[in-house]
Order: sequence, then structure tokens, then C-alpha cells
Amino acid sequence: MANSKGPTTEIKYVYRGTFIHSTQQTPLQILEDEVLGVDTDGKIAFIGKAAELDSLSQTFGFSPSEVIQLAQHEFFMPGLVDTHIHAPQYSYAGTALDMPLLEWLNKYTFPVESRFKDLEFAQQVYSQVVKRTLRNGTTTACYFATIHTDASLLLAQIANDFGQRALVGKVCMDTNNSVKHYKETNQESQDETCRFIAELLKKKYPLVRPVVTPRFALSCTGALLGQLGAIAKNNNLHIQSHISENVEEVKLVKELFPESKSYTDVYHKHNLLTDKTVMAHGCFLSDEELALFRETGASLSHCPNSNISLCSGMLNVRNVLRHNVKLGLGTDVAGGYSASMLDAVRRTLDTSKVLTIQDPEHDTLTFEEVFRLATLGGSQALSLDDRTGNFEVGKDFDALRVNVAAADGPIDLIKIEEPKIILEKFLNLGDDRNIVEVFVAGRKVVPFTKE
Ligand SMILES: O=c1[nH]c(=O)c2nc[nH]c2[nH]1
Ligand SMILES: [Zn+2]
Repeated sequence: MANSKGPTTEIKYVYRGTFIHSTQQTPLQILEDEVLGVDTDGKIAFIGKAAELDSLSQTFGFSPSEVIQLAQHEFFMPGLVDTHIHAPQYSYAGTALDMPLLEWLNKYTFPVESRFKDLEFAQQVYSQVVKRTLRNGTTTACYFATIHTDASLLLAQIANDFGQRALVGKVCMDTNNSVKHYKETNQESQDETCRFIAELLKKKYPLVRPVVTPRFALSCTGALLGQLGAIAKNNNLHIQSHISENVEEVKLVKELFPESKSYTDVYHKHNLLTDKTVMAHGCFLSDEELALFRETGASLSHCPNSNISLCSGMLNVRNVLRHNVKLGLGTDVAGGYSASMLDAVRRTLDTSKVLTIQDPEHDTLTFEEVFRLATLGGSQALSLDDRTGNFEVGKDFDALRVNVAAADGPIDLIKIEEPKIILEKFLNLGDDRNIVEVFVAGRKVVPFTKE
């Protein structure tokens, strides 16, 4: 029997072919010769065996002749979820990877981010990053912007215009001892955060929401952290920040917040750990801190390219999963040099293998598990899994149509391969040339209709 939510809405289109996704029970479910219908609200109305096409067409009121058939080497997979990306840093992605985090922030990041007061510059960079990530299959992105409210609102507008699902954060920082002009007063940070939230919610963008964004404990006074925790709670909003990325950072946080038991405790004390919180990195968290993540429902964003590029550390994802902490993957542009989530998949596998080289007892992640982290895992980490993450009936259709044998693409197929091999090849060798269409909430957003 097909899985369906009943013919309450009209069917917009139906695809037939191979669908590959993850569920809570299995990291890889391959559905061959199935049909999937999307309704006019952009939601998955049904998914079932093609053998049941006639009965489905009667139940849902569509014509079998309108069904779109995928080609031999094509499949659909859920859209990729980037749980941590700095939109302004896209302007220098691929450069400036020659120093550790704190020096890197002072020398490259803060001077560049301070330029986003200029809305023209922001418009240019933000359009580029939204387009680049969408083209590479990022259907959901959790963005850091800068301290500038109007430019952050512009990022939200651009994501909305191009049809990307996004959480957008105006960065908050009332401490900066190196680039003095790139910080706010405590009052400005609170007031501008409230203005950002109010103005963004007023727009009623269907897929773009604000996220409360203290940069990290070293950029915020305890007072500001507490105020932001309260703002998030009063408005029931998402929260994002960084945690335990680099040894030097962890040491300074201990010195600055001596009353806290741990880095995690600093955020917990200020009500910043909730089931709508995502913290980037977490390379040096203790088991006790992971237990606190688990208790509060807060999640981690694993950003392996950044962790390696800035020589920060290596997150043991297996240990995080053992603690039942929600975890997604992030590009962390521009600490991470690639804006593609396929790169995040590969670096996650590489990092896990390096951990196995160091300790043969380490249980290496499989590509199936990492596929789940990049899709369903990311949606869970962002608490958006009621809307997206896999092909469950009733969820929004956020999907990539992948053609592994795309003409002029990077993959040569020697023979007809089974779907699992095709997926593995795409994850390891593919790029945007293989992503022939991208859908967000049922709307085809790639190829672009507007430039
Ligand atoms: O990778 C990072 N990128 C940043 O911009 C940042 N700010 C604080 N901590 C950070 N880590
Ligand atoms: Zn970051």
C-alpha cells in the first residue's frame, strides 16, 4: 500500500524513478521504481510503488501520462542542509587559511565583516553565496550574517527571493579588542537584535526565519549572553553560536568565565542551550558537556573543512552520536574553504578515517551515515525535521534531482550501476554539474529563473 496523506490538495507534479533518503531507523533507504507526488502547497502528497500508479492516479486525481520519468542514472535525494555558514565570509572563501582561529578572526574576518555596513557590497556577496549554495544542493542554510541589521535583513530577502530555506542571524558582539570599530554596545546589540527579529518576522517569508546569534563567548559579555537567551526564549526562536573549536579559545573562555564549570555551562547558565540551539564545532567537549547537550536538546554542527583548515581540532562524531546528541554538517565558510555540502560530506569521512588511523578501535563512519547527517541529521539539528530532511509524506519536497552520468560532468560510468553505488559515486566524486534540478518546498529553484 502506498504511503499517502489523502487527496486533500491538488497534485502539482509526479515523478517516477529512484528515491534515496534516510529515516530514523535506517541511514539509507533506496526506493526503486516508485512514484512521488507533490501537491500545490509543495508538500509530498504520496510516495508508493509505480505498480500502484493507476490507483494512485485515481485517488489523487492526476493523469498517469503527466508523470515525469527519471532517466537511467538519475535519482532524487533530499536537499542538503548546511547547519553552519557565514554568508559574508564567502567574499574571501578559498583564501586566508594560514593561521589559527583567534588570529584568523582578528586579521581577516573582522575587517571583512565590518565592510557589510555597505549594502551594495552586501547585496553582491549575499546574492553570490545564496546562488552558489543552492546550485550545490543546499536547500536549507543556517547563516551567520554580520552585526549590521539592514544587511542581515537583505540576506534574508535574497534567500527568500531565490527560494532557499534559511535561518538568518544578525551577529551579536559587544566585545572586540582587536578591531575596535567592529562591535556594538550592549544596548545596541539588544535593540538591533529585537529590530532584526521584528522586521524579519513582519516580512512573513514562508521559509526564512531569524536566529538569535551571539558570535561566541569570547565576543560577548555575560550580560549580553543572558539578554540574548531571554530574547530567544520570549520569541521562541532558534539560537546559534560557536563552542569549543580551538584549544586557545577554550582556555580563554575558562579564564573569562571562572564561575562556570565548562564552556557548555557558560551558555547553559545564560539560557542559550535549548532544543532550538545549534552550536558549531564542539571539538573539545567533555562527555559531561555532551550529556548537557543531550539533556537540553541542543545540537552540534560538525564543520570538518574548517576544523582542518584552521588546524583547530577533530570532532569525534561517533562519540557525539553515542551520546545521542543531534548533529548536522556545516561548511563554516570561510574557515571552511568550500561552500559545497558535498565537500562537508567528504571531509567528515576523511576526519573519521584519520581518527581510525590514530586509533584502530575507532568505529569509522560509513558513507550511508554521513549521507544521513547531511540531510535528515541537519534538519534535526536545526529542529526543522517536521518540515524537511527526507521524503516522508506531509513534509515539504526539498530535493535534488541528481544525474550521475550528466554530460560533461565529473563522473564516468563504465556500466549500469545499482543505486547505492551511484549515490556513493555522487557523494565522493560529484559536483553541481550532477545536480540538474533543485526543489525547495516543491518549487524548482535550480536552474534559476532569475539572475
Ligand atoms: O569558525 C569560526 N568562524 C567564525 O567566524 C567565528 N567566530 C567565532 N568563532 C568562530 N569560528
Ligand atoms: Zn563559524
